[in-house]
Amino acid sequence: MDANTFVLFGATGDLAKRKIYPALFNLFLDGKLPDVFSVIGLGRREWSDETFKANIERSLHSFSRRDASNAEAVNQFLGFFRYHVLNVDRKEDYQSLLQRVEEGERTAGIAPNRLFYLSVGPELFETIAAHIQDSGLGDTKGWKRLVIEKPFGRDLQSARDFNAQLSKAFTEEEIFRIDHYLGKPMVQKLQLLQQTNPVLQASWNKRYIANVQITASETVGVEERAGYYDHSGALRDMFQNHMLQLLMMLAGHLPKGDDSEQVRNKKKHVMQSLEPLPRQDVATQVVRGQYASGSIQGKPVVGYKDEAGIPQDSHNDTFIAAKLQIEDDFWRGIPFYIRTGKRMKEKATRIVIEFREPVKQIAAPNNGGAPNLLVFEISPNEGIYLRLNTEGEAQQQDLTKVLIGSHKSGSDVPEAYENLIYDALRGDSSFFAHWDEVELSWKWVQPILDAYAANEVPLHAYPAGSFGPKAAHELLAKDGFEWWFDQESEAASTEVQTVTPSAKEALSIK
Ligand SMILES: NC(=O)C1=CN([C@@H]2O[C@H](COP(=O)(O)OP(=O)(O)OC[C@H]3O[C@@H](n4cnc5c(N)ncnc54)[C@H](OP(=O)(O)O)[C@@H]3O)[C@@H](O)[C@H]2O)C=CC1
Ligand SMILES: O=C1O[C@H](COP(=O)(O)O)[C@@H](O)[C@H](O)[C@H]1O
Repeated sequence: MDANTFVLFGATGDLAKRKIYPALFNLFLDGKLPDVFSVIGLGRREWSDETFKANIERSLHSFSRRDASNAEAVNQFLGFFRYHVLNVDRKEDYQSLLQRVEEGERTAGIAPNRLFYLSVGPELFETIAAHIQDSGLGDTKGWKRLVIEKPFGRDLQSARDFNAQLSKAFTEEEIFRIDHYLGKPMVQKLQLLQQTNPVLQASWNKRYIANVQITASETVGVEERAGYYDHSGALRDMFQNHMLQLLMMLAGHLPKGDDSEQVRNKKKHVMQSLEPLPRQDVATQVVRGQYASGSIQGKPVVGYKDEAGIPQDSHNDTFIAAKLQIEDDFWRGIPFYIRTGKRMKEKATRIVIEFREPVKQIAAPNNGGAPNLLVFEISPNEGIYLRLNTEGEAQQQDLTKVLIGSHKSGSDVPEAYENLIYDALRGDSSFFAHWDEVELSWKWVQPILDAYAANEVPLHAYPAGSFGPKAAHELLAKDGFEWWFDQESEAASTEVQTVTPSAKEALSIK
């Protein structure tokens, strides 16, 4: 990996503390940082290098998935960091930053490769990108890269404007747009699993697949983010980016190997093949919801409108379910159902592939049986399961869930940010959102934004702690389907029938 300087805007902020320092620390423990490396943290706060390092150390103790009690390792890690006061609007601050970066490159013998990570609000991105350019920071003999966090715009037009501004200072190849769902290990493995396992390949076609369900449910509510969330909602916050990226990763027939250009083309193909959703159809294909009061894991919680900072008349969406169709030869006729929401019954991101009726009849010809399912548990736990008919009269609860890969609980799974920062340091953009994907996603979503804004779509209340509004269940019921796992308790859904070690090895997917 190339030696480089990691220039972190927003080094005093929440994301840096909760995600970026712990991710860098875990990469360090895994020997995945460059041997010659330096991090310059930036913020307006008048911190010294020592205060900065003390804050980083605290963040490791609070948020690192691996133990940070080895003082020697922690001190060695902290040796990479320095702090520089910078206000993004002050041109002269970039000049002093440039001097500091160049001085570090000279004294530590670091090649002039510079990664600029913008962990600040998106309203600052354009200013920063322009100053990186005009200060000479971006004028380097080595490489330069820009890592940015979502949101990438708030509708199609603003996303285009925003991208046009960034493109003045950085080429598309230099821009790494983080969508942290793309950093989740199971998401990164989705295609490899399918390509390397004949069992999956054999059934992975429209002869056998009846429908695909993608769910990201959260138990948390709006938390302290009312100001942001009430202007975003589930559609902008989760659906336009994370959920559509999951769809692209699942449906995209990605190539073997890590040719990022090809990966992006395949994902783009999915978005280009999505049947457009005309505004007049939004009300029948999309369910909009907002949580009311209820209880989460036995504790009463208030409804969305009673959350701190949310106006009583808010029409904001905290839940969305939608039906999508991919119009290509492979997926034509197979509906995709996608839903995401806050204050739902369980925290789980999973993809369920439901197999067709004929399999059901073969399995239990006399009583109907129940369809086989292939389940990808993405987070917080990770695993792949097959649901098979093992009882005569199979109902949802009678299906046996067979673990076919390894099951990992949250703390064993590398954080998405570890994978993504590692890839950005290596210059591999396979698991970052390309502009084409972002633009096509906004294009598909725009009629929904318009229909919501004109209040053409009912806003269904759902009790906190439920699986969302009834209308989301009717969306599938009209096609003769149902959302899988909604009837099960959390405990039941994690209860697995693990196959014997030898059989497990035979089925094991690495
Ligand atoms: N927190 C999270 O979990 C997630 C955050 N994000 C995104 O990450 C980005 C950062 O979010 P988060 O860390 O939560 O935000 P915070 O508000 O916690 O931090 C903002 C950071 O920006 C710095 N900053 C603000 N204004 C200026 C300025 N004028 N000049 C220099 N620095 C400035 C602050 O430093 P100082 O106060 O010292 O000036 C601080 O370090 C946002 O784009 C957010 O949408 C995305 C996903 C999750
Ligand atoms: O980007 C976001 O994601 C989180 C959910 O992420 P997960 O990894 O915990 O599934 C969500 O809570 C947040 O609102 C959104 O901005």
